Amino acid sequence: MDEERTAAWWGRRAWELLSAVRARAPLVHCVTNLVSMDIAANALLAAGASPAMVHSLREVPEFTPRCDAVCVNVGTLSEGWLPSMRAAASAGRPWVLDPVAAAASEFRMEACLSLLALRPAVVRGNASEILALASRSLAASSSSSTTTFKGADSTHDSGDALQDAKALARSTGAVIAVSGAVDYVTDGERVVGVSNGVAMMQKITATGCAATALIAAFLAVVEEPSDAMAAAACALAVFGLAGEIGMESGAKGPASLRMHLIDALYCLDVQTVTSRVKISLHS
Ligand SMILES: Nc1ncnc2c1ncn2[C@@H]1O[C@H](COP(=O)(O)OP(=O)(O)OP(=O)(O)O)[C@@H](O)[C@H]1O
Ligand SMILES: Cc1ncsc1CCO
Ligand SMILES: [Mg+2]
Repeated sequence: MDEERTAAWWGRRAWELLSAVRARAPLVHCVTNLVSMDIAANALLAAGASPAMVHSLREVPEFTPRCDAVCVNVGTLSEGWLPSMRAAASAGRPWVLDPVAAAASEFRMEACLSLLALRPAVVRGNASEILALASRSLAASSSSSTTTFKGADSTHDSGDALQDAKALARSTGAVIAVSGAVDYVTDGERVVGVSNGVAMMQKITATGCAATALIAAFLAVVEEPSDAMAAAACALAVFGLAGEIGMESGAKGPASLRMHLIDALYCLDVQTVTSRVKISLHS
């Protein structure tokens, strides 16, 4: 990463990308799980994007090419939805994969691996999901274990998945984002850490899914596909910052944090973003 990419540089970049989302209102096509639809659509709207939850295979080939970015999330996968996911991923738009509970079943893991082969720009998962995906995708080289499995929740810290995330990025060409107390974002060579967020965000279902949808919105406004790393890091920072401000705004628990987080995302201003985004190069 270039030397000039200081914390201040990242703060300005995050503001630039959030402002571009607000100005251009990218249409983000989400083929996402049933639990996440509401919070993902609301997070996209609050950030200034336009969400569309469309999953019929009758519509996807016609609809997705007209969208600015795509979010594919396997959280409530069923046989009927997988062809829609594959079609949306193949529509030629920049897209993000969320491998929710990748290790839940062989069907789900195979689905994730087949989606990975369709070259997402970014994969965002929690540490357990990235470890599971890497251990199957890189069977020979990975040393990870997924013996503790809690479905959509992580049983690992994000740092536990960092080496596998780098290896997965190198083998797939995707930027890999591992969420957690620190979100790590890597293209296989460089790693940035995003330290925004509050632990209470884990107690709201589908915050990770909403973060993935936001990454898709940020991907839609970057100038170059090679900026996928900046899109992922800045989206995660902005989302985490909204969580911090939500908590400071009087949230008493997960339900009120959900409300305050969405309000905070909507209200973010230049001063807050440039001074509070915490992204740094991880050595
Ligand atoms: N301990 C933590 N401290 C601060 N922020 C956190 C912490 N854990 C998670 N987050 C933030 O919460 C958001 C969701 O991340 P998480 O890792 O919980 O996703 P997930 O497990 O995929 O969630 P879900 O499957 O419910 O959508 C991210 O923005 C992340 O940065
Ligand atoms: C709880 C849950 N189950 C399938 S998807 C989902 C939302 C969090 O990923
Ligand atoms: Mg998740």
